[in-house]
Amino acid sequence: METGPARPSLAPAPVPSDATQAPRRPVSVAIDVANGDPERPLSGAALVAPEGARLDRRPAGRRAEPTETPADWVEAAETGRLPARLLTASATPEPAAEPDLAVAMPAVPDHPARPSLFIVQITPEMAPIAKVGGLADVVFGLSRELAIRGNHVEIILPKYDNLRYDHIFELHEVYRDLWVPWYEAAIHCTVFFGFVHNRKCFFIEPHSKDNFFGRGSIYGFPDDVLRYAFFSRAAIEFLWRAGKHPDIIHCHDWQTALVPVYLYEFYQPLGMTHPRVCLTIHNFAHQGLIGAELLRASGLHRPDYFFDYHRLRDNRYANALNLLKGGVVYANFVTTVSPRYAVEVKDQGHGFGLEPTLHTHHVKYGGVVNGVDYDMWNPEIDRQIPVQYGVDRIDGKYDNKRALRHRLMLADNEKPIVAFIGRLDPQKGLELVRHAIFYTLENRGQFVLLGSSPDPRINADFWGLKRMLNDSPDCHLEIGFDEDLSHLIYAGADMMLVPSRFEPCGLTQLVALRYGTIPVVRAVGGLADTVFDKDHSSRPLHERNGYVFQDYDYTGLESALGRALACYYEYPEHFRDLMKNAMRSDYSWNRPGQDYLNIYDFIRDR
Ligand SMILES: Nc1ncnc2c1ncn2[C@@H]1O[C@H](COP(=O)(O)OP(=O)(O)O[C@H]2O[C@H](CO)[C@@H](O)[C@H](O)[C@H]2O)[C@@H](O)[C@H]1O
Repeated sequence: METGPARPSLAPAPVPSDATQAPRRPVSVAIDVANGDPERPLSGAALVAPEGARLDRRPAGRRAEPTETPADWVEAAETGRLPARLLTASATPEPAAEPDLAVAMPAVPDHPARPSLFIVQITPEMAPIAKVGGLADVVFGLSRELAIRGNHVEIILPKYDNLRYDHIFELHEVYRDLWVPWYEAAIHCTVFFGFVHNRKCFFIEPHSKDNFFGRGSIYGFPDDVLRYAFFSRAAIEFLWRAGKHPDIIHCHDWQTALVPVYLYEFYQPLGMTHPRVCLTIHNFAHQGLIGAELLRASGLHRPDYFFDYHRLRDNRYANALNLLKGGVVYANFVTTVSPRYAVEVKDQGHGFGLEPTLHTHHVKYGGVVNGVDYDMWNPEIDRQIPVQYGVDRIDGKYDNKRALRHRLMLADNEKPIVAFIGRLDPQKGLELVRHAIFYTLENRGQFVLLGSSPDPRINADFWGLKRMLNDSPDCHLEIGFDEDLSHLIYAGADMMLVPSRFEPCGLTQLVALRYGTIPVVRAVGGLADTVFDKDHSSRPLHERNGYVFQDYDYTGLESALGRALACYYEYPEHFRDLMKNAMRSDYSWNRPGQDYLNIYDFIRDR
């Protein structure tokens, strides 16, 4: 039975002493040993792989790290334990029509005898009890996948006053007097436990005049960064006080990015040497910037040390600390939610200032495409739609289309329904969404939109649009958040539009695929990794599942949406084949669950 190398007694020092310091142990697995010269640019040609490994080619021109030696490369390959596919250093493909991002990986064999892990997810959101965006769905789906693979999974959340308590079972107090250090004193907290669809969840409730989580909504307050800096501290203080020593702490986004900082600065010296931290970044646009007050609040004194560019100091604003940057520096592994986005962020200017930090830490950085929870999002068993259907009984979809029209008072005609579901955020390509509404209506289609924004100006714009189109029998804009309605739209629409400016992964296209609703997407981030154009793709025909455009402009959008509408009318049998391809695409948590376990194994051994 393989148990892996012995655990080191202390976690590796997470902070490099200077920006150029390479890791002690190289983790690249794309290997060029033909020449044996570490200074020679890696050509991406001659690769030596461990048996059974599937490695991609190293991007041409990538230079070896100063401390990497051929022997190191061989060693890394021989261990065969590295999730190379997850490392962007080896994830850039040759320019190709489609980025499989070549995702060279994994060599990391499935471990039939992998010991079960104790994994704690620390998160600001989880569906369905506290959901603002896709992060909530990811925590919900990944937790279950890890649990059904035999691991013990617990989740720690803030006890918001607006949690969906109807989804929490057996909620009860489990830790009454948790005192969490804050400024020069401590805040008294109570910890509750409850089951959310069988997931084991702890909820932290602070009692202080700040009323951190009793404000009626999850985000949108001037002290948001302090609120989550506090939550992160409270979560790890709880683990410590409760004597929990998870193998892995998995945190999410800037809100919980301080967890590894606290772990290595405060709790490891106290003896909490066991856990390793994986940080998943769902969106680099939000990083949690704050001034020096954070240091006093959180107990991270020593401004010279923390206000340092190698630790928490923001790369762009010299007076700001950056929580997400701290997470990248201190976590044992950092993922983002698709390989393409991982590359875009690190190398193509989409890192919102974090590019140099990601370069410094590239050896512990990579992308894993999100999964979809097919227990929740599956037309064969979905009780929130009137008629269940599947790839072998696809006609049921048309009953849902009728039901959707009925619910939204749309005309019952021969037209296809194009839908958009999402946060009304500039990220989502709102100019193109707006244009698509008119384009669809002019081209014999119907349009349905479900979305909302915390920004009142954006909401007002869409309300204006809604009033303008109010009399159209072919258009309905629903401004608000409505999960029930979203199920019916996924089931009843023919096409799902995702014209994002940038998209770390995107869940709407993945859910749409499952419901046989053809995605029309822009080729960015996770959209490019998951949707393959019907007419212009290097993929085999049976893997093509949607329409893709490149340029963020009206012409680009029309090139894809126009083809989708034309196919619907002129080649209905082709459109139906495309629907079947879409429904057969597997974007369950199966593969990403395995990827995360590989990452966990990888960091546990270091
Ligand atoms: N008004 C509404 N009513 C009902 N349901 C609604 C809704 N608006 C959105 N939803 C639902 O919320 C989810 C949003 O998923 P996205 O991938 O768009 O996430 P988001 O951009 O928030 O998050 C970030 O994190 C996720 C997860 O990692 C990444 O996929 C994404 O690219 C990144 O921007 C979908 O399941 C959608 O159906």
